[in-house]
Amino acid sequence: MPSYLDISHISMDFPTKAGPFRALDKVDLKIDRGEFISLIGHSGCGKSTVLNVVAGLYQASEGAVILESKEVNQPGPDRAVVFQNHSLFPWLTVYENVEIAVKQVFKRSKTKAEIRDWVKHNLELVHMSHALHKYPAEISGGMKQRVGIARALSMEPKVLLMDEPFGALDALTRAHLQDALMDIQAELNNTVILITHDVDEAVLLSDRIVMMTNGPAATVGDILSVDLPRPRERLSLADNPDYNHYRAEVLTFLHKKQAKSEVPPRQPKPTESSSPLKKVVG
Ligand SMILES: Nc1ncnc2c1ncn2[C@@H]1O[C@H](COP(=O)(O)OP(=O)(O)OP(=O)(O)O)[C@@H](O)[C@H]1O
Repeated sequence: MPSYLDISHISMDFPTKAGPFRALDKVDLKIDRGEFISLIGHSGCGKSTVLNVVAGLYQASEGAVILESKEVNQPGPDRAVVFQNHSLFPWLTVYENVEIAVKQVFKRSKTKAEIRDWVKHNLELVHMSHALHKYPAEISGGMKQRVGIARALSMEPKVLLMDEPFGALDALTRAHLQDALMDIQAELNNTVILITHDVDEAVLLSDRIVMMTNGPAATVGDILSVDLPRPRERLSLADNPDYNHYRAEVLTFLHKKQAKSEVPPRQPKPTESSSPLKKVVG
């Protein structure tokens, strides 16, 4: 049976002034419906590039992304992206920021009342019902990320793509949002790809952790299945030998097998015209 999401041997060559730069080389990953996958690897190895190809923002040089038997080659609401820095419209309220996405997807299939209920429901999921009429400038960074997650969820995407969604937050807010995400996940069973640099976050949240080799020509180095029962509770996991084993596996991969010193300097970003970035969404 074909997998739900098939990232099939994708390679990515970026045009640069010095010639093509191979960022990814034959990244191959099959993801089941409802799976929570983390991508981890050293800075610059190509995690965002993988995500951008799945989002349809980048076109892979080789290989294909197949979602439910259909090739993906442009952005669409079936793959919602949550970025590290929230991407809310500053002139719209919290409610309106979610409403705009809901209207984009459900304008024809939901009535006005249904749209209103759906917007409110998604903001309830992330505990933001108290701030429906506030503007982004009036809420904290963690709250903005919650709204971004609500907006992504409200589109009922087939795949939720998260590029270091909690990276800019303090440790406590981050922990709260991780817990919120696990609760939402338990309820909705989304298919999620999360990029993170945080080993604890990866082990806590994931069904599988995909560890990428260093670039250039990065690829999947190892995949770790995290067989910890759910619901997961961060405090009790701290003393759980299995949790610590998974943690150690990822740390060993990152620090021994893929030591940072092996990483060559980053390649320069190309000029806008040569970028494969097709369209910025979110
Ligand atoms: N548009 C581009 N043109 C040229 N090179 C690029 C472009 N985008 C990314 N790269 C290069 O491709 C490689 C992978 O970049 P990418 O941003 O995917 O890494 P990453 O693992 O997400 O990094 P980080 O963890 O620091 O966010 C890097 O060497 C980067 O410099």
